[in-house]
Amino acid sequence: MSESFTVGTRGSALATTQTAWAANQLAELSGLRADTVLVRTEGDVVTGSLATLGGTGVFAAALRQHLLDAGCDLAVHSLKDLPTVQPQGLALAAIPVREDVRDALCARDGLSLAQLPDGAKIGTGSPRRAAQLLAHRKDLQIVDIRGNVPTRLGRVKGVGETLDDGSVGRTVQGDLDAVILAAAGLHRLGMERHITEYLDPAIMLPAPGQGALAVEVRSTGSGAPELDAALERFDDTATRWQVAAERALLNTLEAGCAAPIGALAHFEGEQLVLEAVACRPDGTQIMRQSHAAPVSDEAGALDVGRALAHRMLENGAAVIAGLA
Ligand SMILES: NCc1[nH]cc(CCC(=O)O)c1CC(=O)O
Repeated sequence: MSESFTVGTRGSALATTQTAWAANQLAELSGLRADTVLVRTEGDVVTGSLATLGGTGVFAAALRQHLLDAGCDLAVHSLKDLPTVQPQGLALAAIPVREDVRDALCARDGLSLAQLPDGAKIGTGSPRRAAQLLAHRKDLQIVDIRGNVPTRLGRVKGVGETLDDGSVGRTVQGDLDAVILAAAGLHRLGMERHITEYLDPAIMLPAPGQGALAVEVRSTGSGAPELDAALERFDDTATRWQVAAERALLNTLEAGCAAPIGALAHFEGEQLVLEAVACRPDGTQIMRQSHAAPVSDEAGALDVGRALAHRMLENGAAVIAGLA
């Protein structure tokens, strides 16, 4: 590699959009040309429920193999889809500034969560989102849905009909009152007009790593000093430490990205504050706790995540969340 580098991406609209963004940023920072390489992954093909997939990196595995095989120089992932154990031979070279971390309600007729009628049908394939919604409003009817962001959005009454930009590929007759999606994905896709409420993390804690991207490289480096330097500048330390705490919590709980676990870290001065929730999937039991400590390196952030996880385990989090 000399004048250019290649970036592997999954084929979904969200993946190609966020990969193009990261590739352009890295091209600008390095002065090199970026080319993207499309890689078909298992997660794009499987159509079963997310809850039954096990959630151990189905989205990332093929892309990672392609990177290991030197089919590309870099791979861009949604961090929340990556298993918490880093595979041999690969490193997360850059975690850029995080997008909006919140989950978003996309409801018919501009409705907010409080305005949804009794028994409204809400689509989500995420046990974490389902449990926290039910804990807040037990009357809601959760419908297990899957598919990429535009497909899920198209299930909302009155929305599918308006997605005429080709992203759904066909006109959809909406059958749900609302769906819950990550605000970050909707923002990146330019679909924020469908958000009717940003869910307060006090009600809905996001998935560990939500809203963050990870640029992965072979552990031997990218092969170009300009690109290695660009990756270092693209990395955001605050984001890296926040997601380190969230993912250490998930790892210590021995849970995956499909577990009913939410976590969100933020800085208050030097203090890294981590909030986490472990839910019974039906929302009838919710354990929500927080832990804060001053943090000045990544090891300190990992400690915050582990400490909170250990306390939650002592209090029965594994049983509540069905991890035991
Ligand atoms: N599991 C799919 C996935 N992976 C990342 C995002 C959104 C973007 C992000 O959280 O960074 C989504 C869609 C969603 O949850 O709505």
